[in-house]
Amino acid sequence: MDAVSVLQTVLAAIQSGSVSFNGTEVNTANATVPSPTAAAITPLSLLQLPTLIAHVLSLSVVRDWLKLFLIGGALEICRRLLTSSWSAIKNYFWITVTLEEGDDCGYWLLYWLSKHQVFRTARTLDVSTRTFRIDAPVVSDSGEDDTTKGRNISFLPSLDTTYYLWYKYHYVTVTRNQVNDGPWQTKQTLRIQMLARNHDVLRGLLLEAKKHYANSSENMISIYVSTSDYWKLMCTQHKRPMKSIILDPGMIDLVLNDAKDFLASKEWYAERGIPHRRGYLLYGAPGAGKTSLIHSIAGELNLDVYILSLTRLGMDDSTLNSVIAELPDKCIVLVEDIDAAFHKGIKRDIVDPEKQHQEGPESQVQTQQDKDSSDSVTSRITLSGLLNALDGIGAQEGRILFATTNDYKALDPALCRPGRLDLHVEFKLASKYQCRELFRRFYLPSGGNKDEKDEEKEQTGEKDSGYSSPSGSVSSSATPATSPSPSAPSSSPSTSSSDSESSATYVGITHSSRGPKLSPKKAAELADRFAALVPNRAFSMATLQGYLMTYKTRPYDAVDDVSAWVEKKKREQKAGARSDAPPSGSSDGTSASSGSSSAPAEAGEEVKTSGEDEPAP
Ligand SMILES: Nc1ncnc2c1ncn2[C@@H]1O[C@H](COP(=O)(O)OP(=O)(O)OP(=O)(O)O)[C@@H](O)[C@H]1O
Repeated sequence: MDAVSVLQTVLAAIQSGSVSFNGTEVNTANATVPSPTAAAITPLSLLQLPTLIAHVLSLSVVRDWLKLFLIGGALEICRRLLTSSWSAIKNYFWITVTLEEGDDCGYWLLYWLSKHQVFRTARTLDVSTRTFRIDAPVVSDSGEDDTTKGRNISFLPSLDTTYYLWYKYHYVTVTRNQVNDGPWQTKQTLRIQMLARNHDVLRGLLLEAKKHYANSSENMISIYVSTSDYWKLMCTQHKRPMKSIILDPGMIDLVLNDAKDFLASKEWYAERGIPHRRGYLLYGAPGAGKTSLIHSIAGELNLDVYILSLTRLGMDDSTLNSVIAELPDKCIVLVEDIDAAFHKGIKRDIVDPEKQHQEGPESQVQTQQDKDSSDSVTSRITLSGLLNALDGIGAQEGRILFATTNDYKALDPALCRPGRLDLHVEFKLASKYQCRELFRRFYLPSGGNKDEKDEEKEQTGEKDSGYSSPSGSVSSSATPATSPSPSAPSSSPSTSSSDSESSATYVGITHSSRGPKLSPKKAAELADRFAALVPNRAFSMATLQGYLMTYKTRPYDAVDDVSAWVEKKKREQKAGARSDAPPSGSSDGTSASSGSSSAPAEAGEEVKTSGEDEPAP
């Protein structure tokens, strides 16, 4: 019996009210209206079911479909088995890692890859001028020396392309992908697969990439800034040489040695159960070198700087805690103007610090009140939130905190206590020693080598005009005939001694080649004269540096004109214009916050420069 005849039999039986299968009759006359009870399977229909199935199976078309179904199923099972065993084999023999490009490790690897041989012959590439946050020459594909200034070109793996390379006899594939990271964001990832059984080779690859990167960024430090929930790399900067910072003798060594000692004594802290953290408070006159010193110390200790902005929009106690917890193990955390968090608004962004310094405490109070009434930006960080973040349970160990302020008195004693800010260092206006050293280092040629011609000149007592030929030697012929006197060259864009006072035009961009090569002896001699003419603790180092910048190539003029400049500054001071002069009542020129009486109670160890006395060089 075929399918059509079965169907016809069934239809006919339904019409007549009974169905007959193999001689057994089934009555369906009363089953026209299905109801829940009628639809229930009767014992009779159960008896008939095997027969029905046997009938259906006896149909050839059903058998053919069934065969197809079984064969398809078997094939699918085989496919799945093969796929899973292939991935099991791959898992067994291959190591796969995925890195985010924004992550430090991703940067190292991308930098390493950008220098790899495979990218010199690859057919599909991304060309980029990325600096990888470092100033090193990246890939020079052509093999030619590119002496042109500007950005280097680097070749990077293209997106969604897989590259094959060998690393220490291990087969490696590299794929750069772009994946969705939130509704409107994408992020780039780097997937590395390596044919290796254990992780040693992979670790070796990552360490090699890190070493490459570290070697190239040897002279750089990375600066991170806090956003409301993570640390964002702001820039990388060249390390500032420690010798470029001029402070009174012993000050640099004190802070630097203390920080070195701290980093080396992790176990000592652990044994005594003391949290491995150290805080420094640098306070005092603006432009005295607080930030510069921190920059140099970071370079010296090879630590990155994390700038914590307490007044940033969106920063509150909980976000402060979370960004502090995100800090790496060893780093420098810098909180500039820590007092600003406790004022309403950001005072120093609006008020000129030098003017404020000169105008005295009363005007500072007044200005602050003005600001308070007008500013709408407020810090949402509470004192207890800050204290907890600095030394609470979630505070990172191994970090060095540097806080700076110009307003020592504004700080809460709880913030200044040892354990939070352990060492307090006062920065004053420039001493005679600093003036002398600033001048000497400013004009000493790089390397400090004595030039023969200069030596000759020194002996003949010839006054250096401040101009030299492009080769660097001083030559009066290099000064055009229009120059009326050796000290007043007119061929340069520089101003004469008299107008240099009124104009702050910076002199020339090629000053290093045009500047005189003073011998160390001559430089020291001029520096002594300069220091003798500048009053002790009257100007900040930044102001003095600004003055010397207007005499970049004219050290002699700088000495000759300094008295007039000092007089002018004093007159300005009297007239109430901006100057570095200390507030009235402070005879030695120390900052308003100096003096132990004004220091917050229970302050940490305090270090001060000696008041009026000029320190011995
Ligand atoms: N002691 C110093 N030695 C060398 N350079 C200095 C010194 N002090 C200041 N300068 C120069 O002055 C400029 C400003 O210095 P810096 O920013 O370090 O001062 P600061 O004390 O942090 O000022 P502020 O309190 O206003 O932030 C820098 O260019 C720096 O080179």
